[in-house]
Amino acid sequence: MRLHRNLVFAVVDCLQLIFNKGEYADKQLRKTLKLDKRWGSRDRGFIAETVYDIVRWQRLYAKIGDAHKPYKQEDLFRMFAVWATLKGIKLAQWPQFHNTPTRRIKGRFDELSKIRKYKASIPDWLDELGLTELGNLWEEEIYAQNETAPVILRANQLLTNRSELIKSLANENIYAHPVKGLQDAVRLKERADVFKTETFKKGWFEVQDSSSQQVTELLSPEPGQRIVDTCAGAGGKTLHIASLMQNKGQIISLDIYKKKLVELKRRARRAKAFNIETRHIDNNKVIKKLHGSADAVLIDAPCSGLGVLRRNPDAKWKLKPDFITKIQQTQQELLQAYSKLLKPKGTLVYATCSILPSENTKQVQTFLTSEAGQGFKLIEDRSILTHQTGQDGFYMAKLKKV
Ligand SMILES: C[S@@+](CC[C@H](N)C(=O)[O-])C[C@H]1O[C@@H](n2cnc3c(N)ncnc32)[C@H](O)[C@@H]1O
Repeated sequence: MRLHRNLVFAVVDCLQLIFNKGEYADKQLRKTLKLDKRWGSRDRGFIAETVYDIVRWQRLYAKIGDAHKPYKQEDLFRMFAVWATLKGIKLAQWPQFHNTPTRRIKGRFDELSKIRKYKASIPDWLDELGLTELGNLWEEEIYAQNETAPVILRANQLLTNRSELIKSLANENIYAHPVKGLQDAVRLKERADVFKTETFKKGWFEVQDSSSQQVTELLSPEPGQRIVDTCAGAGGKTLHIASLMQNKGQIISLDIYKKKLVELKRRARRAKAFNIETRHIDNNKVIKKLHGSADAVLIDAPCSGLGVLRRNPDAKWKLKPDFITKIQQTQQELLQAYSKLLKPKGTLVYATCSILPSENTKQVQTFLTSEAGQGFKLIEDRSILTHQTGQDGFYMAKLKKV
């Protein structure tokens, strides 16, 4: 592989903004990729993969390349040189790469790979927390969180079915196969920019990991029901619920951020999902009005996101221990408050994309032993770990109001 100067500079500039200015990796990358219209899909792929790799392995590469924050341009070039050397890519004869100690890089890599926090490239506090919470499952799990995630789509039953979707994508030279154990999931054979396809424009699918699809299947929405998606965000799960309800019945999608609900509405129009009403939680009355009214309630709670580091590697550097403590309080408050929305015999699903028991099983246990949880029974729960399943790390619990 030959390194192209403008692509490598684009990577370094993008990393500078992510590491030093705290920009979100996905947002910054989207901006970077718009900088030069002449870049083809290979060029864009190179920039995206390299930026994500260096974000993912920041601690390890910085240690090997002796780079210190805030990174100067030469630090970032050294980190890039570490990345290229470990990938077996020949460095170009540019001044930025003069005297790169290729052998030493490989030696340092071997040495540091014996220490988990470097090998996994994570902050010390996260390594300690993971070990406390997950014990001997932690090591394999955090390594699995550094792998690249597959692209999984969900066929929109309102407009198509899984086999039609696979055919339609194949007509656009994108190859996919069904995911076992799920009704609508398909896995791409290779990463592709699916958002540019006609199949996407027609509303035939959403990008959604298998674990996330499992959450809605566990909720088992039925046509004609009244379902409240309490933490709907931009609607990943709302749209899946709508697809399973065949546009019959009512979905009320709530969030504390109006902007996310606007995006949800836009996506619902493309998916031809017509039974969704969004409500912005801007005061207590919004929730009170819904007390005792739902057949099923989904709490897809805000969480640490430690189950989806494969997709958001920069969360390793943005997360802070006190955020996790705060979010745990919020999770319990949401269980206490939103469980009140159910009718008798209603179904409650609590889910997170975290792998920490303190955000998952422990929250449900605390709820069940609290006053608000007295009328509830745990029917089933699943803790999904990436190293065991290849799926995003998730937790989901189904409870019944008895
Ligand atoms: C895990 S995300 C939801 C993802 C979404 N359900 C999906 O499938 O795409 C959690 C959401 O909870 C929202 N949230 C945070 N605090 C909340 C609260 N007190 N009540 C309702 N939603 C809240 C956040 O804005 C965020 O959109």
